[in-house]
Amino acid sequence: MSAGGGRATVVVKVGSSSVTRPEGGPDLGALAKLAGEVAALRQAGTDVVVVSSGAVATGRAVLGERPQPLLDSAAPSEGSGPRERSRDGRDVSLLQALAAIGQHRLLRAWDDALAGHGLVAAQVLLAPLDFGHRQQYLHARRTLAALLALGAVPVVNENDATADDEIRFGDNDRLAALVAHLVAADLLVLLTDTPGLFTADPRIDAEASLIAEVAEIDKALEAAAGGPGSAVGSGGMAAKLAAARIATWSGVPTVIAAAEEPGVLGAVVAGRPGVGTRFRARPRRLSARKLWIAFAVAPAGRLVVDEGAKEALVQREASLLPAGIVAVEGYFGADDAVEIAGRDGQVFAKGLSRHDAEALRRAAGRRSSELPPSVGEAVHRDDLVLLL
Ligand SMILES: Nc1ncnc2c1ncn2[C@@H]1O[C@H](COP(=O)(O)OP(=O)(O)O)[C@@H](O)[C@H]1O
Ligand SMILES: N[C@@H](CCC(=O)OP(=O)(O)O)C(=O)O
Repeated sequence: MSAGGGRATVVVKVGSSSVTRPEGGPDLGALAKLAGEVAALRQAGTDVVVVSSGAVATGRAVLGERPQPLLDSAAPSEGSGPRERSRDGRDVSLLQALAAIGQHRLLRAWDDALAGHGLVAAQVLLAPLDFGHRQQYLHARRTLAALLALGAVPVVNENDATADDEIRFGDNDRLAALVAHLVAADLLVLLTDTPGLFTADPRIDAEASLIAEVAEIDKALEAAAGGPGSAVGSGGMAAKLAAARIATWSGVPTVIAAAEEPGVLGAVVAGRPGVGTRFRARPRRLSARKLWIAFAVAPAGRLVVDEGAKEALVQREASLLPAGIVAVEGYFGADDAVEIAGRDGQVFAKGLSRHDAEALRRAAGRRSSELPPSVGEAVHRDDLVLLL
């Protein structure tokens, strides 16, 4: 499978619902099965990086009774005490504490399962920022390469305990896609509790059928995957689709398949038809920097542009000049990420703004000849990614 003739690399992500039992704690049977399949792949010349969820679910099981939220009704003092609730109303500090209680137990379960096949697990905890800072990115890449060279199996999770953002279920799908780019994987496999992507949520719609192959992720597909996920996981299919988009834009084909199916990893790597949903990779691989701009960094504002500017960006891959901007939305600083939309409101690109929002509001709609030379581009083409 490897393009270079050496060992191929596969990133395998397993969701909370597939590695923990409904009544709580790691599912040792499921881990033993997966460890056996990882060992078989390694034997056949394929390196495997595992991305495993399940820290929160494991921590919850350790504490037994449903833990009480740590928040009191008083607003926490800044910088100390429990943090605020997440947007969906969950107690972030509690989730972070549960992850810290569960993560090392989850890893021990993985290590035991892999040891049954003579393999050694290595814990790698990453934060989204690791993908934003070039040096951090290179460090992470070097460490993963060293682990694979040593024959260890990296088991990656998000660094939930100290992540500076809230824990979001489904984020490990995105993390796995970024890891697939990081290690230049040949394949990303997202293992979950359904056989793949269906035309509708199979738990709700009995008529739903499995989609075998996806050439391009479009709006209709996103609508089909819009439902919520399982009780313990919860990013749902939408998160997996978002991850598949990141990976395929990185040049990495992606498969969504059932974790519990016997021999699933071998079958997916061999490309056996009928197993899971396969997403074709895009021919043009985005650079790490453009991937980060497109998918890892949150937009701080939006630039609405006219038809001429849109055409210049899309057809000629030009930089965005202030003259083509018709509206500047939000408050952002220079170098912050901004979405770029047409007059119809459709976002078609994302980039890093050269100037802050105020400066762009002053410059919007004015020709370069009317502006001081220091203004230059609003978004330089090197900092701009088309999302079409
Ligand atoms: N179109 C769809 N096809 C398949 N599953 C879907 C679809 N829409 C929603 N789902 C739901 O997504 C769930 C998997 O997501 P999630 O629970 O987040 O998994 P994990 O914990 O493995 O990351 C499935 O159990 C399924 O009910
Ligand atoms: N990092 C968290 C889980 C995050 C996550 O994406 O969960 P899932 O949707 O089950 O893959 C944990 O280990 O509990």
